[in-house]
Amino acid sequence: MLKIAVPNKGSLSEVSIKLIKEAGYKCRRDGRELTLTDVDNNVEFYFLRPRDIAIYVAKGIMDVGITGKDLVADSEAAVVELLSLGIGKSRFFYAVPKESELTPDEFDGVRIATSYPNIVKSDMQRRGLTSEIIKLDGAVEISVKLGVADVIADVVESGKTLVAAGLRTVGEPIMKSEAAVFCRNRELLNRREVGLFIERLRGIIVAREYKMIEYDVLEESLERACGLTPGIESPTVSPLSKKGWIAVKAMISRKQVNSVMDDLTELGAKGIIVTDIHTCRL
Ligand SMILES: Nc1ncnc2c1ncn2[C@@H]1O[C@H](COP(=O)(O)OP(=O)(O)OP(=O)(O)O)[C@@H](O)[C@H]1O
Ligand SMILES: O=P(O)(O)OC[C@H]1O[C@H](OP(=O)(O)OP(=O)(O)O)[C@H](O)[C@@H]1O
Ligand SMILES: [Mg+2]
Repeated sequence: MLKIAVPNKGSLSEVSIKLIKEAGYKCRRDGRELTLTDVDNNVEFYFLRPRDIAIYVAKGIMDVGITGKDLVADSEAAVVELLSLGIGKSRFFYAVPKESELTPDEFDGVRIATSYPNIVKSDMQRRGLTSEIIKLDGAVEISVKLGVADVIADVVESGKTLVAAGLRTVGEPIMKSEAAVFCRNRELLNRREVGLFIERLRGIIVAREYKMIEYDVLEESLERACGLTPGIESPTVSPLSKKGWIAVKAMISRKQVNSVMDDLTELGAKGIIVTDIHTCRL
C-alpha cells in the first residue's frame, strides 16, 4: 500500500485533509488516530507532525508526504517536490521591535529567535554575518519582550501576531512558502498510486483557480467574445435556436471573472452564468 504522510496539527492539517477528501480518498479523522487505511485506493494515510514529514519521506519510510516548503528547507532532508498545493501560503521574515532601525545586514552579533534555525543560519552565512540563533518551538514573537532575543525570524501570514507583539517585519522575505507534495525521487511517479494521487490533487487545485463561464452573444460579436474568453484549448461554441445568436462556454481564471463579465456585458452578451468547477483534467 502507498504510504502518505499528512500533517496532524497546525495550519496545514485541516486544509490538507480537505484537499485529499475532495480528491476522493477516505481521509476522515474522527478522533486522534494516527493512521487511516483507504482500501479502495490502496493507500494508507499517516498523520505526522508537519516538521517531521520530510524526514520520514527522505528515509523512505513514507512514500510521499504533504508539508510546508519552509519546513522542508529547514529540515535539509533530501526530498523532491512533486506538486505545489496553493494552501498554507506564508512568508518567512525577520522582525524587529517596531521602534528599532536595525536591518538584516546589521544583524552581526544579534540574538535571533526562530523555529527555523537552518534557514536563518544559511541566510546569515549568505550575508557574511555571525549571529546567535536561539531555537524556540513556537510563540517566537514573544521572545523579544521576554528578553531572550533581540530580533526574530518567523512565519508571517496576516501579520497580526507580529503587531500584537510590538514587532514589524524588516527586509525582503527570506522565503515564500506553501504546502507541497514531496517524495524521495521522481521515479516514484511511475507507481500507479502515486501518479493517481498527484493527478487527482492537481485536478482539485486547478479547479480552484478556474470557473466556467457561459453566455449568449450575437454572431457578429463572436470573435471579440472568444478573445475575452479563449478557454484552455478554445471555447465551446454552439448555435442557439434564435437566429444570429451563439452560445459560448469556456474556463476562465477565477481572478478575472468580474472584469470579463463587465467586458462581455459591454459587448452585448446576454445570460452570462458563472459556475464553480470541482475538479478537472486539462
Ligand atoms: N498563520 C499561518 N498561515 C498559513 N500558513 C502558516 C501559518 N503558520 C504557519 N504556517 C505554515 O504551516 C506550516 C507548519 O506550521 P505550523 O505553525 O502550522 O506548524 P507547527 O508549528 O509545527 O504546529 P503548531 O503550530 O500546532 O505547533 C509551515 O509550512 C508554515 O509556513
Ligand atoms: O501572521 P499571522 O497570521 O499572525 O500568522 C503567523 C503566526 O502563525 C504561526 O504560529 P502558530 O499559530 O502556528 O503558533 P506557534 O508559534 O506556537 O507555532 C506562526 O509561527 C506565526 O506566529
Ligand atoms: Mg506553528
